[in-house]
Amino acid sequence: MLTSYCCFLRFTRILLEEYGSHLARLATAIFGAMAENLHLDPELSKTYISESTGFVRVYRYPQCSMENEAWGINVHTDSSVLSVLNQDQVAGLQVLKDDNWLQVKPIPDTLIFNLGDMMQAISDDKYKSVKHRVKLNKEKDRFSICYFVFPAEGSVIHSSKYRPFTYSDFQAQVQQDVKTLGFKVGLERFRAAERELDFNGDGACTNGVGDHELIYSLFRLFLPSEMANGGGVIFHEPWQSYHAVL
Ligand SMILES: O=C(O)CCC(=O)C(=O)O
Ligand SMILES: [Fe+2]
Repeated sequence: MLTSYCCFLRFTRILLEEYGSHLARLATAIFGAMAENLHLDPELSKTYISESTGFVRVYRYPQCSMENEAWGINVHTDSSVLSVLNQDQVAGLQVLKDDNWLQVKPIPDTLIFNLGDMMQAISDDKYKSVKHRVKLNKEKDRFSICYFVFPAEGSVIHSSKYRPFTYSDFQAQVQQDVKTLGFKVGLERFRAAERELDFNGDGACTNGVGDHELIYSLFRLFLPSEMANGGGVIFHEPWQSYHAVL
């Protein structure tokens, strides 16, 4: 029993690693085109996306009869540069555009690229980090596989709209806000113009909690040595979570 579980984990890991390496290539190519379009300094823009930071998550959103009251993931923005979503044919993903929530209709064999907070900063707000959420389906479970990629470790983001910061600064601030305020404030914390900010009002990003099950989380795809030190594969099942290092 344990052996077949371990085989399954190993096999899943190999598949997801390969999947992640293809997505890394795609995301880098798309980012390269966007950076060129934005006339970013090529040397600097190379540090704004790093395949070594990429990770893959697999979600299961349980079917829920109270469709209108239940959210798989509440409204949030991703902290990434780019997020690439691969969703099954069960609808649920919604994005906010001009104050309207739009359904992202599943199209077979299609990937969805979401722009994250880092992309917004890098582009001087020309591109917006998309607000999105996931609605639970009345009849079916929904599965998605998501790839997220970030700037290189220590790379300083220079933007006319924000003060210089690294992704680690951003992440630390998000963690602190979630702990103290209960939600992610996000990029507003790094706005260039110093002003008194009150984050207890409306419009803040949430930290994306909701009723979803993170069934597989493969961290830092390309750093096997870190996996051995506590990275690896985390399986979450209802009320339990397993942590297996392969
Ligand atoms: O499952 C999805 O389609 C979206 C997941 C998502 O928004 C996230 O993990 O940040
Ligand atoms: Fe997201």
